[in-house]
Amino acid sequence: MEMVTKNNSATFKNFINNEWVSSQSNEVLESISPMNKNEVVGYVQKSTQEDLDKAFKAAEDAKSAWRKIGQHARGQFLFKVADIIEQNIDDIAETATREMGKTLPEAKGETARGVAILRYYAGEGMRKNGDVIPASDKDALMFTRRVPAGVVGIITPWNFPVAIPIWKLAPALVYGNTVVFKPATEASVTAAKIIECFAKAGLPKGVLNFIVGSGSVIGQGMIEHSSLNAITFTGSENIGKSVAKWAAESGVKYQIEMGGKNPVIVAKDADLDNAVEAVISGAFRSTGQKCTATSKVVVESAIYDVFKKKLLAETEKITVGNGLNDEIWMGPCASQGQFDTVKDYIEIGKSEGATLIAGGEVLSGDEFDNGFYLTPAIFDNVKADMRIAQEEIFGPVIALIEASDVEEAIKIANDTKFGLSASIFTSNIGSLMEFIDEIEVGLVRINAESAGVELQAPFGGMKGSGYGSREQGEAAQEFYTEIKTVFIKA
Ligand SMILES: NC(=O)C1=CN([C@@H]2O[C@H](COP(=O)(O)OP(=O)(O)OC[C@H]3O[C@@H](n4cnc5c(N)ncnc54)[C@H](OP(=O)(O)O)[C@@H]3O)[C@@H](O)[C@H]2O)C=CC1
Ligand SMILES: O=C(O)CCC(=O)C(=O)O
Repeated sequence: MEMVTKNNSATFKNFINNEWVSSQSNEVLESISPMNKNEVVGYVQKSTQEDLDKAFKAAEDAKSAWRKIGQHARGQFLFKVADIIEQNIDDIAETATREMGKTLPEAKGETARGVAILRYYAGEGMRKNGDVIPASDKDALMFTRRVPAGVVGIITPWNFPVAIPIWKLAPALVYGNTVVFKPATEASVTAAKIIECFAKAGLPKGVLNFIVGSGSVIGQGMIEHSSLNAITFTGSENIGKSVAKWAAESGVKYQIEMGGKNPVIVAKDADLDNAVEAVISGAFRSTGQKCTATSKVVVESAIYDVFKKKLLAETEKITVGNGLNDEIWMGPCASQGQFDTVKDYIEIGKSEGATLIAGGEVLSGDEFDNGFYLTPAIFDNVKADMRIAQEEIFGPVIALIEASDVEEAIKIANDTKFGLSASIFTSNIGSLMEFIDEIEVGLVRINAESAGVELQAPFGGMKGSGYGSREQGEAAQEFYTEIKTVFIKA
């Protein structure tokens, strides 16, 4: 399905009704590497409304047969997809690194996680899809049956180019939905490689349709499409809110996962070495481009200086560069847009009166000049109401804030419109119990970093971090199915 064109880069087609097809526009978009903006990772289709209509028609036509094939048989397809992705793990991971910049070990870990997610949902094929509930009439049988939502639209971001598409596709398919999937343009070559694995597993025609194109045409066109029954979105706050608004107006089910401003509290009784390691990993892995990334660190006054010293010492050891090289720990920002945003926030932090005590420098010289590289940044003297302590930066930037005690630290941690993930480092059971009670987030982490999710557990946030039911684990069933309550009188 791929052809080699200019610059020896391949062109990837859309996958509609089980055929690899070019867009009606006859135009392609290029996906470039953030490690070197002159390197084209691949060309993808610049799709049109007409292409989108074909994708929806295919999904609509396939709906009934896919539902009737049964949950068990659908699960078996996912086992096959998992095996095929596992066989192609090196190629997929390397593509992800070249396309969005995270290091190769991270990309491999993410692809392996994709395989595990597929196997989890393949197993769902053999688990219950309803409950028997006692009826008030002793001669009646009452039960629920979960049925597919219908045609599901999937819109994904670029920051987890493998795991996020899979944690939406796998439950959508096993619970009997057909799909129209639009990946982030900046991660569309990686997405195409994943779809190739689904295609090789021999899914029936029209069950999974893959279409690449701009957010404003294909994303927006998807939300407005009359055949859409449910939409799941992960991405920015602005677009997420607009997707939710459109969906609510047209009576379409929606699940929206947006950003975070994830705090880590370090209490005076914490194991400081563990806390430092977790803060570095949570804040700087994937160049800080995770919705669960650590971005403000609230430290009790009694240990503020010693923690800061240890954090600075470890941050200095971080190697930045091309994530395909073994010795590199942190890659570039994923795009020019992300790079510019992070640079802007570094300036905003300084102008607000915070002190930049590490990093935040753009790297230059041969291997860096054409990439989006900067060093991991730490701000000291941050006040809780500064923009760098309130807004999602989505880059390798830590705001350090001092608190007099755990109670004040929790107040500062909660002082944000977001509510995705939060951690506390403490050995005091009273502090950790208070944290569990008081913290306003969907993912509560004790003595563990703010990022990193378990595929078998519910994932999602409170407050401005998302709308709709949770993703992953068995919670995903809530979004991808409707419930029929059946009452049978003998
Ligand atoms: N929660 C998370 O995991 C993520 C959060 N973010 C946050 O968002 C910021 C900006 O990132 P960005 O990539 O621009 O995020 P976007 O929200 O723009 O992109 C996410 C997805 O939505 C699509 N999209 C764009 N416009 C529309 C539209 N009008 N209707 C429907 N879909 C649309 C995009 O397509 P296309 O790629 O073609 O534009 C992409 O597939 C980041 O700095 C970060 O703060 C970003 C990524 C992930
Ligand atoms: O922390 C993780 O592993 C997942 C993060 C995530 O879902 C995201 O950044 O979109």
